[in-house]
Amino acid sequence: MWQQAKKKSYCEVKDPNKHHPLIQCAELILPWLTPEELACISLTCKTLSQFSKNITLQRSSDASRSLENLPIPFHNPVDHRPYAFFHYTSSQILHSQSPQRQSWGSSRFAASLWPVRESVSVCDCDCDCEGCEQGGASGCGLLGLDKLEMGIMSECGRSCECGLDCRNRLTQRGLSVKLKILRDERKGWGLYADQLIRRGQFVCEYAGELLTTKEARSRQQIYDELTSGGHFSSALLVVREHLPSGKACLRVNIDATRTGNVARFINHSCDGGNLSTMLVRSSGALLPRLCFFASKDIKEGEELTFSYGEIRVRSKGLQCFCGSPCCFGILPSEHT
Ligand SMILES: C[S@@+](CC[C@H](N)C(=O)[O-])C[C@H]1O[C@@H](n2cnc3c(N)ncnc32)[C@H](O)[C@@H]1O
Repeated sequence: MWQQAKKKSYCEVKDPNKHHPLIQCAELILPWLTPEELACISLTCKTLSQFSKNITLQRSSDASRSLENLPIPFHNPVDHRPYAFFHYTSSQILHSQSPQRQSWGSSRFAASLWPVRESVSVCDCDCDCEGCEQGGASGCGLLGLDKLEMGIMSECGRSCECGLDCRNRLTQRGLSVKLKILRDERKGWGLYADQLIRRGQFVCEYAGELLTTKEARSRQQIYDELTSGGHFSSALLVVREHLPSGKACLRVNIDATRTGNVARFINHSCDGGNLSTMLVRSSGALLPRLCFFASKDIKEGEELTFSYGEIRVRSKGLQCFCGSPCCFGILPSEHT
């Protein structure tokens, strides 16, 4: 798709306005526009219409805006929507760091230049921290079933001396499996495997804006209203970590609705799906990260799903279309 977009060079378009200063800067400006702004500007002249088409092609070819190791394309066999618009972040960010605008669809395409780091089989770092000695993952870079079931793991981090090649940093090297985003008539966009993924393999982190509970509650109210009007999907996840005392619980609110990563497209399945969630604590980091690992072997083309929870506080919640034999009929919902 990107190749196609490139072939039709901007200069090839015949338009008497093409030397206008605004059009000369279009390649710099247009990638920052929202789809609505792009649609408006594309009505003005042939050249800008062609620019807009090229940007749309690039946006559809990589949801990550080249911020991941691998491009994550959108495919829509259902309707005319070429992609879903949101700002991309590959890691947790503070609410205040969320971009107002983000370039997406510029002529740069860095993803293919970044090497995809395969799982590291030997830890040759000099770090003598406990985590490194025990190793977070097995030699082949897969998590064992015992670890997957625990739902919590620790990794080396900022306060260790090792680097990203340390095998105890399995979730810190970005995407290493091919994924794609597909539109379903009833569930909207969903995340799919674009290659075989082995049980225990790291898939992705749930990245987005870190919110205070107050902000999370106020956003959830807005999202609920928008959702009841239809055509809106929110991706606000509340993670609760029970502390060893058993008396307190650490709450982390991650909102991937406006700014998030590929995990915002993972749909719910009442049978637990094929992904396990793990709370990953890295040494030196205050907050844990939520990461997804394959809980079984996942075939190429299979949808990636997990359970959003067991609680359904809204009896008139959204209808669930997970299709599993134990489907509850409505999606889980909690008091935020
Ligand atoms: C985190 S988003 C997942 C991506 C979403 N499908 C989209 O198009 O952006 C959560 C939303 O997806 C939809 N969804 C997720 N799982 C679903 C399911 N099993 N059945 C129906 N809709 C589902 C609901 O609208 C839900 O609020």
